[in-house]
Amino acid sequence: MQLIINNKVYTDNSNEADENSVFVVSKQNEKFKDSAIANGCKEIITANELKNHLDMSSIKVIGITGTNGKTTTAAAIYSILLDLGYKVALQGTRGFFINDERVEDYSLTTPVQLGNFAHIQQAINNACDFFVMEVSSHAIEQKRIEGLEFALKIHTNITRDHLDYHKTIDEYIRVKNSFFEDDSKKLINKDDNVVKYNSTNGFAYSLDEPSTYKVTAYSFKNGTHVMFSHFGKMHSFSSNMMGIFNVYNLMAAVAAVHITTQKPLDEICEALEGFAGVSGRMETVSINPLVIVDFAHTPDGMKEVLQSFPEKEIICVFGAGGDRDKLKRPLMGQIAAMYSKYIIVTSDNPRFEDPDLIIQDILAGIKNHANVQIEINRKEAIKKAIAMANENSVILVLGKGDEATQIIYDKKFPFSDKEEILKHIK
Ligand SMILES: CC(=O)N[C@H]1[C@@H](OP(=O)(O)OP(=O)(O)OC[C@H]2O[C@@H](n3ccc(=O)[nH]c3=O)[C@H](O)[C@@H]2O)O[C@H](CO)[C@@H](O)[C@@H]1O[C@H](C)C(=O)N[C@@H](C)C(=O)N[C@H](CCC(=O)O)C(=O)O
Ligand SMILES: Nc1ncnc2c1ncn2[C@@H]1O[C@H](COP(=O)(O)OP(=O)(O)OP(=O)(O)O)[C@@H](O)[C@H]1O
Ligand SMILES: N[C@H](CCC[C@H](N)C(=O)O)C(=O)O
Ligand SMILES: [Mg+2]
Repeated sequence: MQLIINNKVYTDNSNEADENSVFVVSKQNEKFKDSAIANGCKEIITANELKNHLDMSSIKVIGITGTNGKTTTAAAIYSILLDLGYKVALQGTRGFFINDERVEDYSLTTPVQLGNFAHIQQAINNACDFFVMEVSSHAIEQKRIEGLEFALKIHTNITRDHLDYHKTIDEYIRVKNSFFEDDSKKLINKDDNVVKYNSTNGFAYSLDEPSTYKVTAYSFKNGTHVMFSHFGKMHSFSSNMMGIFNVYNLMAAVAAVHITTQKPLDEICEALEGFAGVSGRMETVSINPLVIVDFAHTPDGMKEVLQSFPEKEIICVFGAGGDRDKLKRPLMGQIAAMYSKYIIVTSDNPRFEDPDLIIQDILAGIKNHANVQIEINRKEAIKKAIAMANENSVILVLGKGDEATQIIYDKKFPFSDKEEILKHIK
């Protein structure tokens, strides 16, 4: 990866390093430092020193981490700030955006360090006031965010994900909590009892525990309506987004904008009304039959979505990604069986794993297979779900959200849950 600052080339790859470039030594590439020197590189800085080479004083960086809710909360913050008239950049799972323009398609939820600095530089060049970014657990562990000063760090929740990479849940939690160790301003979900954080400059939001931004009531009649108190004063906001988990995401977004702009809360709540949600996150693709696409691909994410339709007969279509955490698969099966009337287990992104074996891992968590179908072809699985729906059904197609491909081995085949659904809606 290369970055040009004041006509000087900065690289994190020894193969690109030479007498004219600066080699930025990170946790990821320190083993290649000698080969950079062997290639003639004379100027070597540490990843943490990079911040002294790019003036970032004109932009406020807001970082969001957590197992689920990062993309949704980041998008809500981005939408509110834009509505309030600020210039904003958004970086995350769905790509890189500047002031409502998609500048780059999906790459990594959190790019490597030089990638983050390149995007921040681009945002500064576009006079952005804010840089809103998702911070993945991989990024924290690999120190991709080294050198970034955060105006606010936000915690959504910590449950489980990426255990294929972090190996144990304790390590995963340790990595996530390490993001909140310093004195930066931070906004913590007080209802999450796993998170540990440095309380200096700490703010909190919650539905149950006492907190700075405390939801006092909410209703889902004709949309979502939320009342919350802030130092005893009552405020409210509404949204067309569904689910209690989105009450958390939206409360976090309102609180984050308040902390970083000091704008009146009622003005921020009004701006939130313009947020239409994130494609592939609780997205209603068809009303009759009711078909919803969602990105839930962890046990907790699935539970939150499945719990949102108590009065419907759920037909749940889902699989699990290959080359990802295997232990979550039976837990996903167990949770789907707890809430669904019918289940169709199918493929997600198998990558280099055998899709049949992934499905077996999921089935291992389901005791009663009476209402369970196996359909390895995701297109067929969606078609079958639509054919079996009635007016009391809700079809939940989970795990891929707005992904535009299905990854088989290392090939990306065009595939969209939404397009497959619309093919079969009369
Ligand atoms: C599993 C994983 O995270 N791998 C990351 C890791 O790969 P790696 O350790 O093999 O890296 P590498 O190719 O050896 O390079 C390491 C460093 O050495 C340097 N290098 C390398 C070779 C050399 O000869 N000289 C040299 O200097 C490279 O420039 C780089 O700086 O380091 C690379 C560079 O820093 C990352 O690009 C790569 O992310 C890969 C592409 C990836 O797919 N990561 C996924 C799993 C990921 O990060 N996902 C998260 C969460 C997704 C989500 O839940 O939404 C994300 O943030 O997207
Ligand atoms: N606050 C939340 N708590 C639990 N589940 C949530 C929450 N917000 C969203 N979800 C569920 O998790 C899924 C992923 O949401 P989102 O894409 O916002 O999370 P993310 O943290 O960006 O995920 P990833 O790390 O995979 O990019 C949603 O589709 C929904 O099912
Ligand atoms: N972008 C994330 C989530 C992918 C979710 C699911 N579609 C899968 O393939 O596991 C990742 O690469 O882990
Ligand atoms: Mg995301």
